[in-house]
Amino acid sequence: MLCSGGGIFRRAPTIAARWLQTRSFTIAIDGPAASGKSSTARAVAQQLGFGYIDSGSIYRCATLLALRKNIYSVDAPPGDDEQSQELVDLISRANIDINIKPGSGWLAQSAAGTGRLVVPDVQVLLDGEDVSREIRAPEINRLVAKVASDGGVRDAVLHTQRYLAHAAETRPASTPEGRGADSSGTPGGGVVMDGRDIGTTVFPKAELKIYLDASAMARAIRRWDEMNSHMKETQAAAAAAAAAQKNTTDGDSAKKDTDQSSSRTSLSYPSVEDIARELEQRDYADINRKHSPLRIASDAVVIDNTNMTFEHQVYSIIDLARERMGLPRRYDEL
Ligand SMILES: Nc1ncnc2c1ncn2[C@@H]1O[C@H](COP(=O)(O)OP(=O)(O)O)[C@@H](O)[C@H]1O
Ligand SMILES: Nc1ccn([C@@H]2O[C@H](COP(=O)(O)OP(=O)(O)O)[C@@H](O)[C@H]2O)c(=O)n1
Repeated sequence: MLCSGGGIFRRAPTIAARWLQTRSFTIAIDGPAASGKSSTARAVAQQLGFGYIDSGSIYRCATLLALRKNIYSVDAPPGDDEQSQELVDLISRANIDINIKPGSGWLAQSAAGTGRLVVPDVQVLLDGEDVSREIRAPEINRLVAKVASDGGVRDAVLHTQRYLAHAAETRPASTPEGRGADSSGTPGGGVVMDGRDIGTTVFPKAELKIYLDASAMARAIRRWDEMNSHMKETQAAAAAAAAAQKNTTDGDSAKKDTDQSSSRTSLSYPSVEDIARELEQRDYADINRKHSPLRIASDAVVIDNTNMTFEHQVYSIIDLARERMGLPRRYDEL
């Protein structure tokens, strides 16, 4: 119908682009643990002015609920219907929110050195409580794949995922370019969601599906690096707090607190081998579970980023999205 008249025919690319700009565009990013899904998805969403949902956070919140209520344990036999139903009820009642923190995050560096790729921080709220840090704890890492293998839990989380995606489309991360930056200033109606089954189950009709992968060792080292920097930040914050306290109270006790805090952190700090083992176990559980296992969707674009810069992988995905929106590629030079 768009192409039926001569005038309309000439304007068709513009009309098509506008049409694509006003409807929702979904980017699904799946892949194994620590393959770069969430950092990439946040940067892509930020650049396109799309909303962002980290679906792993929802499973992590479900796991936190299970741990707090003592419902699930790593050793408990799978398939306990009562246990499952109790958790499903909790998830269904819970209020989970995932927000990009405006003005937050880090600037990605790369050989291309454009220096303009921001990876914003994400805040995860469970019934209004900020659980962003807590859901990344080792106890959660150990249990989350088991909780996520429960079919009832997955159905409950599916509702939350679709609800949050719908809300996020109208609440984009920010709008430096793309659809959010149009002349009317209208926010872009799009969303980027990352996880394990986004392209296969949650949004099987997503306009763009990416399967992000990297070698097991590269993933383990990157996660270790990430934990290392978090630990340093935590230690620096503890040292600063202790120094401030020293000025006002007994100096000796402040030093004792710092030392205790440092030794606690380093005691629980895993090696690269520990992390590699944990990632491998989680990947195995995610690939081999019955409900919505981790699979490469038949229409997904596979990107192995083992030897790729972060910036390159982000801009490759943005260009794929732009092509599918009827817009010209922009980053071929990178
Ligand atoms: N191409 C890349 N090169 C180097 N590090 C990367 C690359 N892509 C992502 N990373 C880093 O790998 C770590 C894990 O990425 P993350 O996005 O948390 O993975 P996932 O969401 O798949 O678990 C992060 O520190 C991220 O900055
Ligand atoms: N769409 C999704 C997302 C996460 N998950 C589960 O949630 C766990 C944590 O996901 P995550 O994305 O936070 O994990 P990382 O890759 O960040 O380590 C995964 O290991 C899966 O067991 C899932 O089953 N389906």
